[in-house]
Amino acid sequence: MKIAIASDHAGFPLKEEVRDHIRKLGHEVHDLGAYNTEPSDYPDFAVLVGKELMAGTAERGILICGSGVGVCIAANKMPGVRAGMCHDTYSAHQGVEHDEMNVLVLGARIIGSALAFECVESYLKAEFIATEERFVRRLNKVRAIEKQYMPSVAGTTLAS
Ligand SMILES: O=C(CO)[C@H](O)[C@H](O)[C@H](O)COP(=O)(O)O
Repeated sequence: MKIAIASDHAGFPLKEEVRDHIRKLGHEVHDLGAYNTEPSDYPDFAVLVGKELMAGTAERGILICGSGVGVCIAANKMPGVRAGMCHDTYSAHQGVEHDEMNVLVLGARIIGSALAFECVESYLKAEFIATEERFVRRLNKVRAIEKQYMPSVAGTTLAS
């Protein structure tokens, strides 16, 4: 799978570990920064991952900041991005299965790398259950909110 990953300075150490881990699992990883712990701004990195999803150059995203909150807020401002902060493995797979989450968000100051790896693996193995009418109905309602309240991007969809 093609995965776009990014972090700010606070997420950088965990991002490096997660990136290497998912490469070892055989995924194609696009590392969009940050590339060091120099202070940086989380929205800049959320946008880079969102753009890859919108262009179809990545199928899934992973974003990491200090708590996870900042990048999650920023990423969810982009059309078609469904980012969720998950620090447990149940949420990490259920968010994909029920809600078609396409960006996993982690807080580097909250969890250690071992749990982060397990959350990432649960997320990457999961698939949206499109045969469940209730999940599709709810997802369509989310899309309708996006169209109604982001009128300037109405009609914009993910390429994939
Ligand atoms: O964790 C965050 C808030 O949810 C932000 O995304 C940043 O990572 C955090 O604010 C960085 O904090 P710092 O004091 O500037 O290192």
